[in-house]
Amino acid sequence: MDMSQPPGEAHRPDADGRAAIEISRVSKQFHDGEGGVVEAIRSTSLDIAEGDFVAIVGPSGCGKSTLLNMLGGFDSPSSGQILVDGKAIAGPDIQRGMVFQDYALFPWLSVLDNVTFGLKKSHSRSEARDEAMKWLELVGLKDFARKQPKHLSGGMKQRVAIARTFATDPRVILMDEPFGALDALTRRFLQQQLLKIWREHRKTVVFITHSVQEAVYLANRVVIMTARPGRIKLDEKIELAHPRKVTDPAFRDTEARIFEALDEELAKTFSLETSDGHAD
Ligand SMILES: Nc1ncnc2c1ncn2[C@@H]1O[C@H](COP(=O)(O)OP(=O)(O)OP(=O)(O)O)[C@@H](O)[C@H]1O
Repeated sequence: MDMSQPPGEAHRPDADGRAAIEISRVSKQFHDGEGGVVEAIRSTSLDIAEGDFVAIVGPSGCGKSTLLNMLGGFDSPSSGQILVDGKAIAGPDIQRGMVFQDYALFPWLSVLDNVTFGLKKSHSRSEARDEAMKWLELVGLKDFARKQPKHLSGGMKQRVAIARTFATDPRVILMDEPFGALDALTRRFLQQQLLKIWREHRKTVVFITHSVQEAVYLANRVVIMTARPGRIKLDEKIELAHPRKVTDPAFRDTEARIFEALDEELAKTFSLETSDGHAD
């Protein structure tokens, strides 16, 4: 557990040189459409090292997706800054691949064409096809290359989305509840595949989840956010060896520590929601 920094302050990884992603005092407000302002994130700082697998957990509405969207370049901070390799994010970039909960595949394209889509500029046609097939094989969908997404189950679509993102070889993978809509068995299978890919390719991964167990199973750092406005409540290094076992006492201890921090924030979220019907 990193207790050396107060919550909300930058976690400085003992990396040589600067972090791959530096989030510095980022705040984000939205207009609520009724003349008011929603403060989604308040002065949040976090450094993420190259090759880190960071899971972000926090109560509903605490600003996790907002933070991820800013990392993806789909939105920008109201104040503060986010640097990737020392440069401010100017917009979406192929170097930062996103995987969403709802797959976001192109329904009119075949599975293969979905995966080759992002490779067209950088690869010849046959290279793109070979690269896409390699990733489809890795996620167990080689035989479905010619199908359209509508012929696939939810878990298969998500495997296509993962193949599509990894095929473009981004340095950073941003995943927003990617397995949230899947059944437990498919989820377990995809967690194992993702870990295998991460360990072989050492991408930097930022992964949002509502599941503490999933966070501890996958990540080497679990970041807990406070109730809205989101800040960093806890930044816990997970040093359990892989393959991790959810029944292992050390796994359970880690989970319990994270739940303790999270429970306080859940209590705040739900008491605010029940007192006046809104999260304040
Ligand atoms: N585009 C927007 N316009 C107005 N308010 C927004 C917008 N995007 C997010 N918000 C508000 O910002 C807050 C944080 O939302 P966000 O989606 O980031 O939370 P979250 O932690 O990802 O939630 P969940 O876990 O439920 O998905 C919420 O109160 C939400 O209503």
